[in-house]
Amino acid sequence: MSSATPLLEIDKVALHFGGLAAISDLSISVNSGEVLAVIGPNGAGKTSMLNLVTRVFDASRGSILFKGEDIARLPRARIAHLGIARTFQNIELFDAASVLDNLLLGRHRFGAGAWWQQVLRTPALTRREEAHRARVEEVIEFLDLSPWRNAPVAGLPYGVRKVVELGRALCAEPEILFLDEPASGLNPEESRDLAFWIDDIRSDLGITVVMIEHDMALVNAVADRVICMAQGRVLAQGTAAEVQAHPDVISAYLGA
Ligand SMILES: Nc1ncnc2c1ncn2[C@@H]1O[C@H](COP(=O)(O)OP(=O)(O)OP(=O)(O)O)[C@@H](O)[C@H]1O
Repeated sequence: MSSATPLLEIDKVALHFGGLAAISDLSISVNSGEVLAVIGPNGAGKTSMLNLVTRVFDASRGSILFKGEDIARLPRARIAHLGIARTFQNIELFDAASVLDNLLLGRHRFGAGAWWQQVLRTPALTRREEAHRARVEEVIEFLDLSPWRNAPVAGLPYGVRKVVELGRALCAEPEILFLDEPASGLNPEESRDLAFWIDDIRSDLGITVVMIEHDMALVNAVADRVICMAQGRVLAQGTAAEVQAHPDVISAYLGA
C-alpha cells in the first residue's frame, strides 16, 4: 500500500434510525500513523460513525475501506481480526474479573488454540499462552497498571478502569485504535497522562489513533488533524486551531 493510500476510508456512508438520519453522506479518510480527533456537538453522529466502522450498525449506503478492503458488510466478529480495536464511551469490562484477566480477554482475536490442544495441554498451547501473557505484561508495564494487576476491576477508581479498557484494546495489537471520549470523567492529571500515552501509542507502538473527544485540551495536545462533525456529516477539517476558528464550527456549537 502506498503511503498516500488512506488506512481507512469512510466513503459517502449513511445510517438511519427509522426516519432519523444519524449519519448522512459521511466521508472521512484516516492516514496511517496519524492521531485524528473527531469533535462535534452532542448528537453529531460521532459514536454512530465508530459503530459503523466496528459493525455494530449496518450502513444503509456507502463503503468503508480498511487497507483497501470494503468492511462495511463484514460480520462484526471479523473486525478485531483485521486489526481494528476500540474503547467505549461507557466502559465495558468484566467487573468481577481481575485487570490481568480483562487484558487477557483482549488477546482473544489470536485464538485460544484448538480444542484438542486444550485437552492435551500441548507444548504449542503452552507457548501460545506464554506469548499472550508476555504481551499482556508489556501492556501492564506500558500503562503503569502493575499496582492493580490482580485486583477485580469493579473496585478500581474510574480513571484506572478507563486505562484498563485502553489496555485491553492494546492487547489486541490493533493497527487502528478508536477511542470514544477517552478523557470523559478523568481528572486533569489523568488527562495529562492519557495525552502522553496516546502519543506513545502512535510513536512507540505504531498504532493509528482515531479519538472522539470533547476535551479540547486533549485534542490540542495530541491530534495531528481534527474533523468536526455535525448532523451526521463533516463540517470542517484541518489543524485543531483551524477547525476551532471555523465559523460553521462555532455556530454548530452555539446552536447545540
Ligand atoms: N441506537 C440508536 N437508536 C436510535 N437513535 C440513535 C441510536 N444511536 C444514536 N442515535 C441517534 O443518532 C444521532 C447521533 O448520535 P451519536 O451518539 O452518534 O452522536 P454523538 O456525536 O456521538 O453524540 P455524543 O457526543 O453526545 O456522544 C442522535 O440523534 C442519536 O439520538
